[in-house]
Amino acid sequence: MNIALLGYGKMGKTIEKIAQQRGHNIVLTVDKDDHDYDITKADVAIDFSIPSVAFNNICNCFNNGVPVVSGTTGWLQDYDKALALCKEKQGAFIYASNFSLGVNIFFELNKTLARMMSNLKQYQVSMEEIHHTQKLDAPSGTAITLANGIIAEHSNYEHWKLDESREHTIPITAKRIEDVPGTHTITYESEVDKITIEHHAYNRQGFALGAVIAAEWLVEKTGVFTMNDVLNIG
Ligand SMILES: NC(=O)C1=CN([C@@H]2O[C@H](COP(=O)(O)OP(=O)(O)OC[C@H]3O[C@@H](n4cnc5c(N)ncnc54)[C@H](O)[C@@H]3O)[C@@H](O)[C@H]2O)C=CC1
Ligand SMILES: O=C(O)C1=N[C@H](C(=O)O)C[C@H](O)C1
Repeated sequence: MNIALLGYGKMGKTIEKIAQQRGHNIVLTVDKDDHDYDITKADVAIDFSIPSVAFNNICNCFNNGVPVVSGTTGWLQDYDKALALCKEKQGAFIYASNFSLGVNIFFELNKTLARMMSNLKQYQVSMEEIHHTQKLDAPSGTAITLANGIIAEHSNYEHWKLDESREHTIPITAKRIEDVPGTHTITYESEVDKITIEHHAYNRQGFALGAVIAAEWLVEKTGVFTMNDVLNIG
């Protein structure tokens, strides 16, 4: 498979290694100073760039008939517009706030736990995410997906909010510590005990492998998909 990497930073470089190990060719790498490039030489594009450019990168793929996998977080205000263009151009698209197998299992565990806790009003939920200091967005995309999972399953929660505790609101704390690839912790606390579930990434390889597997899965398809489709879970 011929792959274009849109964003050649920490994730782009990790994806390159894993894609090559799986027998793929990186035919194009695009970073901040690359403007004139031919995306059509790729069978599929993988976007791990920055929040302010991801939507344009994705639209460029749809406009040129190239399937696209995006892991960039912090651009979801434009997600519905991306879906509309994908439909209009009969494109192929997968976005995931987190491509790792472990986190996608954690997403399901989170929803199951929220469903079980829904009638137990003595427990208050809170969330913490920890990432490296170069991260541009907060809270993380993964934390937002987790919060939306709780909101969908728990009758007491309707919103999430960074650094703020309010009624019917999940408080999220975002910490930035050098070199942390990504840790997400959900806690339900009562006056007598607490229940905690946590996903701790040791490095970026799980995210990168998931993105390459998603690209392999997407390449001959048309439509909008999620990692639940790719991994057949959920
Ligand atoms: N969904 C997932 O599984 C994961 C998502 N991420 C997300 O992926 C994104 C990238 O993460 P990292 O690689 O760690 O960041 P990074 O900062 O190391 O890399 C981003 C790269 O994008 C480049 N860039 C800037 N403008 C560009 C443009 N117009 N076109 C293409 N590239 C451009 C930057 O120069 C930089 O090299 C972030 O939004 C992060 O939150 C990160 C890890 C896993
Ligand atoms: O910026 C990162 O590094 C990560 N970003 C994603 C997010 O915002 O959830 C996924 C992962 O946690 C690493």
